[in-house]
Amino acid sequence: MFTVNGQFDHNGGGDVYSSSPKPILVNSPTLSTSILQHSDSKKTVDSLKVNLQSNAEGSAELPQSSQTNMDDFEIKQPIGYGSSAMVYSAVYLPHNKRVAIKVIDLDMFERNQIDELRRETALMALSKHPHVLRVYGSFVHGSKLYIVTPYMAVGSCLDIMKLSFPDGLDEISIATILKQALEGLAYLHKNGHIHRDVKAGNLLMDEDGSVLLADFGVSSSLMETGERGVRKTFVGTPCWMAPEVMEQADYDYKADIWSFGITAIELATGHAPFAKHPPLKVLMMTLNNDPPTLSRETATNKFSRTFKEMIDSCMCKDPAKRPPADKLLLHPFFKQAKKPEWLAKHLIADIPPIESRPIKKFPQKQVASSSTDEWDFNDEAAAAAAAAAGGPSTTYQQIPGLNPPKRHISFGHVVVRKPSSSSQHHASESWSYSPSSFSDSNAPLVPSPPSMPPRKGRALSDDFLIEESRIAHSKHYNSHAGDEATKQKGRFNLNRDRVRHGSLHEKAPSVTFSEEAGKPNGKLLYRTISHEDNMNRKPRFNNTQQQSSPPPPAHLQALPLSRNNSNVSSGTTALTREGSTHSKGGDMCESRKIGRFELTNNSETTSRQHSYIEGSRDLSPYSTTHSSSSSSLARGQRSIPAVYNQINELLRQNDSQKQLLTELVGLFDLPRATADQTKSHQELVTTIDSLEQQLQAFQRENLLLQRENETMRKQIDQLKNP
Ligand SMILES: Nc1ncnc2c1ncn2[C@@H]1O[C@H](COP(=O)(O)OP(=O)(O)OP(=O)(O)O)[C@@H](O)[C@H]1O
Repeated sequence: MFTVNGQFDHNGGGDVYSSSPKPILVNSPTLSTSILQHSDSKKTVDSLKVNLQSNAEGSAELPQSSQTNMDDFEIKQPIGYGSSAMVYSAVYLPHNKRVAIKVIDLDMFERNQIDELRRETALMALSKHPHVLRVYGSFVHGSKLYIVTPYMAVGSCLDIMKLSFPDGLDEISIATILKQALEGLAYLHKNGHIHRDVKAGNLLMDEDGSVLLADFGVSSSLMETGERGVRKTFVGTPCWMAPEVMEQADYDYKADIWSFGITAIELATGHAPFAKHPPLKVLMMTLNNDPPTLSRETATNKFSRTFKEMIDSCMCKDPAKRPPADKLLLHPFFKQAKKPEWLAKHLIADIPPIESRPIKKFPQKQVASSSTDEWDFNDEAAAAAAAAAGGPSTTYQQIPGLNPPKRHISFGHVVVRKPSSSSQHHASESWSYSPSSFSDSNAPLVPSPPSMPPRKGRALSDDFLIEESRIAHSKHYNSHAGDEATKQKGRFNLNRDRVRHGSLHEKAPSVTFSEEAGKPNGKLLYRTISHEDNMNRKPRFNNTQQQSSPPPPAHLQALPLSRNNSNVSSGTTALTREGSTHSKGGDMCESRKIGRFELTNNSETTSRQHSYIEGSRDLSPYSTTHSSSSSSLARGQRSIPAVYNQINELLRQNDSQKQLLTELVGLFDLPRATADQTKSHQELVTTIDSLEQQLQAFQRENLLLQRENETMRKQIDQLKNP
């Protein structure tokens, strides 16, 4: 049994879980061994103990002797999930206190990412502001990190909109929400931190209407870089991401102001601008288009000019022109903000608390857990089963072997590397933090350690769907650079150029996500994450995997994209008929592998058609100059209706293929490239030209086929009326 010394404190009106100033008591052999094995982390843990000790000594809030362990928690149902975590409602039994526990599977992280998580959690624990979600405490067992936070009964502002206001909120509510969030943001900025993931999904609301800025998952200490105030790492969620972050230029806390403006639009309309577009397009639109703005009249709401102006001030592409958070708070827009209770009364009065909402569905795509942890939290099914049975809430001890999903792999979700064995060791370390000893909102946060590990990256990827099964089956997919599974996993290097070129011109997975191979200009970018909307959004085209191509769009799946049954392929034709005797194929093969649009055959159809061709070639006395499988339909082998059917089928295929090509060409209708994208743009144009040529070639062939069909029809007529 794993035990962490820690205390909950009720002084000062709030429950505070903190780790003990005493050495952390670890009864798990794995954990203690791992700490001993890794002197670095031992050092970190020790230094944390020292910090905690000094905090504890300086704080009259902390009781000195109670011991807390996981038995003290009753885990209730899942209340949310993010890109890298499941969030559960729980009760801290000794004080019958409702809490939220975020469970993060450390197996998903590399060692340096775990260090980073450690710092982020420490930061969260140290943050003390009425509008910043604090962390009561955290601890690790096995490969899971448990972060205990206050329970926010209403959930996120995104939840609120999804439940009751899909088209957005009214202006007073927005002002009231945003003012609180901005106060939290100003506090973070003042203390040298960029949040980097400001969005409605990270604004949590309590039943009294108070709004807290949550999820420091990507927040970072400006001090970590050594150049205070400037960062270069590429993180954020695409729709909310500032252009300078996308460009991987130096950026500072003003990036949060951009995201804040996007969040304002999100609250006003129910979704972020460009939310319906795939990430790559979002990036291009954000970089190339005018900044998004607020439409003052929506289907459900009218907004003031002041509101629009406030948003526009945040949405300057030049970060220097955006106001800092404390100045923004003075904007007249916020004058209309009410007290939090107003929200409780007018906005959320009819919204059921999280616990009485239907249990949130996990995303469809999950990675099977291979964990052999001896205990774990329940998963949704277990929670649902318990709820259905009307029994008491399950505790982790009651559901051994059931793990929360490792991660949700689809667009917008975490894509991280499988940790090496060493990182797994470290994942088992025990570490915990106490809340800060500072009690006022101006107290400085403790600077993070100087090293700057890769950040928890937020999406810069294309509309790639990563098939989790590949990852699940690729336990060691990250161990070798050339490993097939690694390729299949399609790790994303979030370098913008690589995304651009890779997605369009590389045969290999268009974007890699490898630490070693994927350092764009020395910057390391790890994962793709997006907001919940994206969870449900299927990309139009999946990422081309090297080893296994994604299926074509559903409506085309039944269609062989290679017309094996044709011998009439034009020389440069794109959709090479593999059975074609005249097809050059070379160009075509190239074209086929361009980008994500791998025009592959349905193998079943192919083989069927092949055998049909083989069988018919010798027999057909009806071959025309441009003989095709249709023309080589063996007389006598097929009834006349069958011949007609075949002809119709061919014509249908022609139309569908034409449509596909038109779609493909349309897909490349991307925004105009800027100067620095000229090369890519030219390549894009070349690709489009090539596709257009292919389309023309195909149309020519279609014409030939039609003529051929006509000839056949005449032949059939002659047969019928000899
Ligand atoms: N303290 C809390 N109290 C109540 N609900 C919470 C709490 N923390 C999180 N949630 C719920 O769980 C959801 C997931 O939270 P989490 O912070 O893991 O992910 P996220 O911020 O939405 O996603 P991501 O990590 O991808 O940005 C939230 O949207 C919210 O609905």
